[in-house]
Amino acid sequence: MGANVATVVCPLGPRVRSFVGRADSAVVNKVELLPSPFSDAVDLIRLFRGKTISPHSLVALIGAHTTSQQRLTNVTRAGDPQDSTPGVWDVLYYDETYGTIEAPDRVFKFPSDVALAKYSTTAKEWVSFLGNAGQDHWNTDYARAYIRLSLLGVNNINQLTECTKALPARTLEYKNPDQKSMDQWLNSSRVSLTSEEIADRVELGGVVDINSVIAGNSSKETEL
Ligand code: HEM
Ligand SMILES: [Ca+2]
Repeated sequence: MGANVATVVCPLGPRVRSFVGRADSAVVNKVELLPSPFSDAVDLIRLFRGKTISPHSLVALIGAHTTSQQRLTNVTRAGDPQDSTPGVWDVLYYDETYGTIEAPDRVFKFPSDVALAKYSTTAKEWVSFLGNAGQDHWNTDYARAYIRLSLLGVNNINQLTECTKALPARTLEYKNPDQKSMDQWLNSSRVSLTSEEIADRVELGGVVDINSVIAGNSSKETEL
């Protein structure tokens, strides 16, 4: 339910049918069960197929990276987004990952995402999401695939309560009022700043010594 609220409050995000009441597990999953951002397409397809998620659905689900900002895959670039509009549920992620639209330097593409975009079995579906025409198609496919993903391993499906009506309304059109500042940031130095560091910069009047926050980098100061 929480994930589906988060999805629909992203501008352009779909409403996904939401069920509550699953019996949660307190047992942590094995790390090796998680997909790696360095896996190739065949391994990822196999991993998700093993959980009944088709390659087609995997391509739709991975589009959630239209909102994300990685922190741990490359810690020196913590906060760098996977497309130029993090937080916005648009199809720009598909274009920038595929290469039909050039991404600014700060966009951090996971090798696994690029692999899926370019692999024969998944590329066709990937291409069908490109451009504005892809938005509705993607939202529909994502919503359908996410219902399956959210119910994997739930063994009390008949006891769940549907709460979709409690989701907030969708935002069907969106233009980021801060896109100019966002673009400046996206085209700035590859040395990343976390949200906390950006807040520091603002408080310090626009300048921060990035050397003090990211060990091992040059001692230059960066203008906001
Ligand atoms: C091939 C499968 C996938 C791989 C290899 C993958 C990999 C990653 C990685 C490496 C990160 C960044 C973690 C970090 O450095 O902080 C990430 C973030 C994220 N991923 Fe995926 N992912 C996959 C599938 C998915 C799917 C299926 C969804 C949702 C339906 C999803 C949603 C997200 C979200 C929302 C974030 C941001 C999380 C945050 O900001 O805390 N990913 N993913
Ligand atoms: Ca986006």
